[in-house]
Amino acid sequence: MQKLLTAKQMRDADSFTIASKSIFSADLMEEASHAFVKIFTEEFPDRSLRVSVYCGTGNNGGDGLAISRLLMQAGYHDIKVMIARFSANSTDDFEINFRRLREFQNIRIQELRSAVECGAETSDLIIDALLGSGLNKPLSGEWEKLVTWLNSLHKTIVSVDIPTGLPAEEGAGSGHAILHARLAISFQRPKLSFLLPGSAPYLDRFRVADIGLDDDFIQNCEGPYYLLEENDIRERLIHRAAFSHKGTFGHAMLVAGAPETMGAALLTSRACLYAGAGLTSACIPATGLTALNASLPEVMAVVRSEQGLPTSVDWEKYQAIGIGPGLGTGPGSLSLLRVVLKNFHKPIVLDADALNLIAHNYELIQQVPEHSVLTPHMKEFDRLFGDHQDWWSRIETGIDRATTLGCTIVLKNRYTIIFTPQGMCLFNPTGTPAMATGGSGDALTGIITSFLAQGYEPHEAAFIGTYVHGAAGERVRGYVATPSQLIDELPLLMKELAD
Ligand SMILES: NC(=O)C1=CN([C@@H]2O[C@H](COP(=O)(O)OP(=O)(O)OC[C@H]3O[C@@H](n4cnc5c(N)ncnc54)[C@H](OP(=O)(O)O)[C@@H]3O)[C@@H](O)[C@H]2O)[C@H](O)CC1
Ligand SMILES: [K+]
Repeated sequence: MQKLLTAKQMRDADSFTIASKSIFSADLMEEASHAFVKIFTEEFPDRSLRVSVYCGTGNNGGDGLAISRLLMQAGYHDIKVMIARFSANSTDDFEINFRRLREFQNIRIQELRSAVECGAETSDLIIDALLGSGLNKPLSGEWEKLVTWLNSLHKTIVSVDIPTGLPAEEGAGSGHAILHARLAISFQRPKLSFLLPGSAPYLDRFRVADIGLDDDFIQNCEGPYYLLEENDIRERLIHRAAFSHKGTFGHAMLVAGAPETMGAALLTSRACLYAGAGLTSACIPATGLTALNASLPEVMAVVRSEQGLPTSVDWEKYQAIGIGPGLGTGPGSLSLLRVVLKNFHKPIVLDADALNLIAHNYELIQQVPEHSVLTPHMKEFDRLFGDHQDWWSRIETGIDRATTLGCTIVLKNRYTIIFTPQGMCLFNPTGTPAMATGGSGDALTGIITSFLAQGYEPHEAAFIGTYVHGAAGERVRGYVATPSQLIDELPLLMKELAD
């Protein structure tokens, strides 16, 4: 997994690399600019594009100057450089690259003392090298005017490292001017803010350019933030050995559904089965029995009534229980949850209405078995742990609650965030907006419960489950990826990852 760094840690990695490789910082800037141009030429191969490069006078601006020179060398012949001289300060590497750029005969350079000096902007594409990770306050004055004007042009904007005005960590504060980039080409690692919903209005997409910073240094930096990678799943997913049998892969029970919401029980059970549990049982109301038997003949039923579970439940035979999808929050569901928590002492997966019930009866949290996995979406998370103004504070709460409760918390989103009892905070990269449809979460609960039953450590069940859930959704490739389609993709996807 990739360590994700704060802007300050990135600067430290920068200094360490310069010292350990005995190179000049201008060489690192040159490396970064080459890496940017490589991706830029893949994305925008048309050399006749009219490009305007807007530069500040810090190192982000220095990158912009080096990028302008390298683009000229790569054959882009219509380049205009605009330098925002809104401050008397400039960095040494900016000045080095300013001198280098001026040696080019046919490059147009305009220096701006104020935003109104910009004039008409006739370019096809704008490269934003105004401010980068050195941002230390919201934009105001001429910076704000310039960014507001650039946004009003509605042109394709490609940002160097990060859109100007977007903080690198805590996400965007509302009401401040921030450049809206079509693409950001970020150095070495994505910024943490890119992975939070607050960046959505300012960034359509990002790519990461390897600029040669010392990887060991980065991986060993202090801090809880990581990005899951495919390799993390390949390393963990166990190959199914010869002589395996259904008992090898555990028995999972899904406590889900109500007469009107049997779909949730069917989806979560099907996901559990397709993710490889040896045996899957669905604890459902009697009215759902026909639907279960007709659609999922492999899944066994534990029929519950208004009065609760049959007295004969043999709790020991289940390796994992997932509870919540479509359960409802009435008194019957509450007593069902109480019975499960009283009788089952291995880690469980709690989702949807099970979480809502705990939110309203918070003393129950004490009975949740240690190492259990909670899978809230944002609203369920806030119901459980209190309202939050922004995602950064949710991250702080997630880290705190996962460690104090000794549970794994899977906070579902575009980049689902997994908090482990050890204090790690992992972002899952897989998934697509096509999965934004009812039942996706039910599928995830079934998948994680399945991995738990198969014997994976609970936090690893959450890593693998979240990753394959998103990756299966990506494989559907349609405008919408229904949970059923996603579930169908699981066996082949997992085989490819395990082989
Ligand atoms: N390791 C790496 O990732 C590398 C990054 N590179 C590039 O460097 C920038 C970061 O450069 P830096 O010089 O630290 O900062 P900026 O260019 O982003 O900003 C310059 C100065 O602007 C001032 N500032 C900050 N916020 C504001 C604001 N809201 N309004 C006005 N001015 C602002 C601040 O100076 P002060 O004197 O005002 O404090 C900044 O210092 C990174 O993004 C990459 O593009 C390297 O090229 C390669 C290695
Ligand atoms: K920028």
